[in-house]
Formats: sequence, C-alpha cells, structure tokens
Amino acid sequence: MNPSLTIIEVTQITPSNTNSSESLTLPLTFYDLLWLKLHPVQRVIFYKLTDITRSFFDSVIVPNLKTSLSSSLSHYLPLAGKLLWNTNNSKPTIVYTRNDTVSFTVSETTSDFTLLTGNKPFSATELYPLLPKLQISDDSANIVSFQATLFPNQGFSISVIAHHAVLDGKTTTNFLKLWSHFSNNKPKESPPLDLIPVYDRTVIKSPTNIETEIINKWQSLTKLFSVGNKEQENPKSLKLIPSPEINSDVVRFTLNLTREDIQTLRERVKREAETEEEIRLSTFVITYSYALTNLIKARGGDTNRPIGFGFAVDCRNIVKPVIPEGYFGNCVSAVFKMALAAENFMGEKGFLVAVRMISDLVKGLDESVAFKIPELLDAFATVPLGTQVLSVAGSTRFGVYGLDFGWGKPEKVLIVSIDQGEAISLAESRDGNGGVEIGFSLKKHEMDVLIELLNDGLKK
Ligand SMILES: CC(C)(COP(=O)(O)OP(=O)(O)OC[C@H]1O[C@@H](n2cnc3c(N)ncnc32)[C@H](O)[C@@H]1OP(=O)(O)O)[C@@H](O)C(=O)NCCC(=O)NCCSC(=O)CC(=O)O
Repeated sequence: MNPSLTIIEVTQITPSNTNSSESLTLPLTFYDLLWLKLHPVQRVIFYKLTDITRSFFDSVIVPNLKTSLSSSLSHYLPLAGKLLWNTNNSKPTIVYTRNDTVSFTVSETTSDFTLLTGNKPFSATELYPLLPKLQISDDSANIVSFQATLFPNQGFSISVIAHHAVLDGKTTTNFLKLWSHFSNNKPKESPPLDLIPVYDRTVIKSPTNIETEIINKWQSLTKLFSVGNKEQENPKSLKLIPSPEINSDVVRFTLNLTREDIQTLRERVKREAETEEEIRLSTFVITYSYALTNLIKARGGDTNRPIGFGFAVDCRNIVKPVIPEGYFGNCVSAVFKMALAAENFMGEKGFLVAVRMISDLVKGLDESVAFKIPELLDAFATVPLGTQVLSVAGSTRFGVYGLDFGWGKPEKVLIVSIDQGEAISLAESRDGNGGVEIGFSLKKHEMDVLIELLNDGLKK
C-alpha cells in the first residue's frame, strides 16, 4: 500500500515578544541576486523515537516546536516577512513587520521511517509530502516555511523550505541551530552569540553596478527560459525558473564515506599522481571528485559528451574585510568549469583528473570569486544542450547533525532539492568522526550502476 500523509493543522507562527506593526526593510545584496530565480532549498531532518505516539506528538513535541520557533523568529524577523518586488524598484526588497508570521504545517504519515533514513535507495517522490510549500507570485514571495511530521512509533521529521535569494546554507542552518537551542530545554540560557544574526549590509562591499548587471542578466535568462510561456515574460517577476517534475523512477541514495575511506582515496591520489605537485587533498576535494567521476561513469554514453561542474564557495572568510559568521543573507558565490569531455573522467585516471581540477579551483580562490557572479549567469545561459552539469548543495561545515531539538541528534538529514538538477548534497557524517555523507538522486538504473562504482572504487 502506498504511504499516505494527513495534514493535522496548518498554523501561522508569530515571532515572540513583538507587538508593533512598524514595517522594516532589508535590501538584497548582489550575493542574494545570484539566486533570485533559482529553486528554493528543501531540507528534511529525521528524529528517531520508537515510542512516539500521536498524543505525545500533539501534546509535547508540537507545542514545544511552536514556542521555540516563535522565540527564534524574534531574532530572525525577516524570515517571517516577504520578498516584494514593486515594479517601480530596480530590485526586490525584504519587507517585514513584527506581526508577520511563518507557516508551520503539522502532519502524520504512514511512510516507512527506516526506509527514508536508511542506506538503501528509495523513491525520491516519498519525500515530497513531508515538505512545506513556499508561496511565490510575480510581486511577492514567502521566505521560509516549516513542517513537522509524525511517523507513529518510528519518529518525526522537521522540514524547511528556504528562498535562496534571501538566505544561504549558513544562514538557514544558523537559524535551525537557534530554533533547536530554544527547543532543547535551554530557553533560559542565552543563545550562542554566533547564532544571533548580523543584519548590517555595510559589511558587504559591492563593486559599482554589479547589482544592475545581475538583474539585467536575469532578465535575459528569464526571456530565454520563457520562450512560449507568456506567464514567465514579466522582467520584474519573482517567479522562479520552472523546475522539472520528479519522475517516479528517480531514487535517492546516501553514501557514508568514513574518514578512513577518505584517507584511502587520498593515498590513491598520491600514488597515482607520481609527481611532487602540490595537490589540495581536503575532505571536500576528495569527496566531490569521487562523487563526480562516478556520476559521469554511471551515465556512460558517448565519451565526447559535454560535462560541466561547479560548486558553491562561502565568501565570508575570503573577501576583505571578512564578513561575520552570523551575517544574515547570502554570502556564497560559485566556481564552474564547463565544456569538458566525459572521457577525461571515464578512464582509469579519471579520479585523479577530477582531483587536480577541483584542487586547482579551490587553490585559485580569492575575493574575485565574489565579483564574478555576473559571469556565472552568462555561463548558465550558454551551457550546450545535453551537458551533464554537476554541482553541490549543503556543506560538511554546517554541523546539521548537531541539531538536537530535545530528542537527540538527527537520524538523518537530507537535502531534497538536489532532485531539481544534477547536484549532490554534502553533510558531515552523523558520528562526527570526520566522514562525509553524500546524497545522490538519480534514475534507478543509473543509481544501480553508481552504487556499484562507489563501492568498487573504495577497494582499489
Ligand atoms: C570552497 C570550499 C568548498 C573548499 O573546500 P576546502 O577545500 O577548504 O575543503 P573543506 O571544506 O573540506 O575544508 C578543508 C579543511 O578545513 C577545515 N575547515 C575549515 N573551516 C571549517 C569550518 N568552518 N567548519 C568545518 N571545517 C572547517 C575542514 O575540517 C577541512 O579539513 P580536512 O580537509 O583535513 O578534513 C569551502 O571552502 C567552502 O566554501 N565550503 C562551504 C560551501 C557552502 O557554503 N555551500 C553551501 C551553499 S548554499 C546551499 O547549498 C544551500 C543550503 O545549503 O541551504
């Protein structure tokens, strides 16, 4: 029998300790504008609680999550507001009042918790009922919404959808950490200072005209993506670039690379490189290179077919002066390499080739990566049809397995929105021993090949 989901309630949560309707605004910066029309980020965090009943969920867990959500929102007021685009303005603005609310859905599912949190592939469509929605129209967009779902006698999940033009992974996870702090019976303890958001936009140094340049690029891209679709033609619309429907044959799989596995792969690079060159063998370089080469091999096909890849870069510590860790908003750019041929990665030395390329990209990072955002949008517009473009969501630096809302550490944290492209997701390993969890989402037949390649590659 197919699992079913019942909505128990959809409530609106107001930030605590606030009762003024004074309207406040926060401008988007050029970092935010990069993500203006890209899909939101969806995370599901699973908590295992085998004795959980509907009555405990309704009387203890949900009230506690609501109260603590309200307390954390009082520090993150813009999250309850809206992104608005008044056509008289050149760019959208975040507008919020102290009486705004966020949507919090409470539901119950018959889904198999063990399947969704386990290490075997399962249908990607199983995760969608657990996700809240984000309302987005031409001139107005919600910023976040949340859902808590009961799996009776198995556990519960907390899920979040976040508008990427307002917050990046660092800000989202900082908010979740503050929420879990208030939920985890610590409301009396003052929250850690690094989780209190910094709204000062003057910490962002913007090159002249970069915002206009990015907005103009988005307008051209919108035209490109809206051929034959009148609805998408409004150049000042907040509507996102349409995402493809997820097919029922798409499955998800999480690979746990242990610290030892990463070390084995590091040693392999040193052996195969046979030179004294200085290769950056960071956990990220090794992990992404491993995922990338195996994804390309798993697709197979023509060795000349085009490949592109990229990854997000947190600019907080790269630009000068550095930007505070608690800065609210986006502070990520990205680097991409396009027009590569699949054969580079398909041979015996494919992994080494990927490591060298990704290592060079990381070694070359300096503050110019932030200022190249308009170029990224150009690259996006000119990707040849049929290119396998690989990218990364999340990071091993966010500490998502530390999100204890009072019922222990998560059993699993998944980024669902990787289903929207050819991205992988990254998180630190649950046991905190220096390993990495890589999330994959692929058609079933390709995933079967990928899993075999991932397992075999660790034996070499
Ligand atoms: C550009 C990079 C990917 C390059 O990575 P690196 O080569 O430095 O590799 P790395 O991240 O493994 O770090 C290298 C070493 O530094 C240590 N290290 C340094 N700073 C750290 C930090 N703040 N937290 C944890 N570890 C840290 C690591 O333990 C690691 O050690 P060792 O190597 O010995 O193990 C990274 O610097 C970066 O910017 N990561 C964050 C990207 C990001 O924000 N993505 C999310 C985008 S938003 C998004 O996707 C949406 C969302 O998430 O909601």
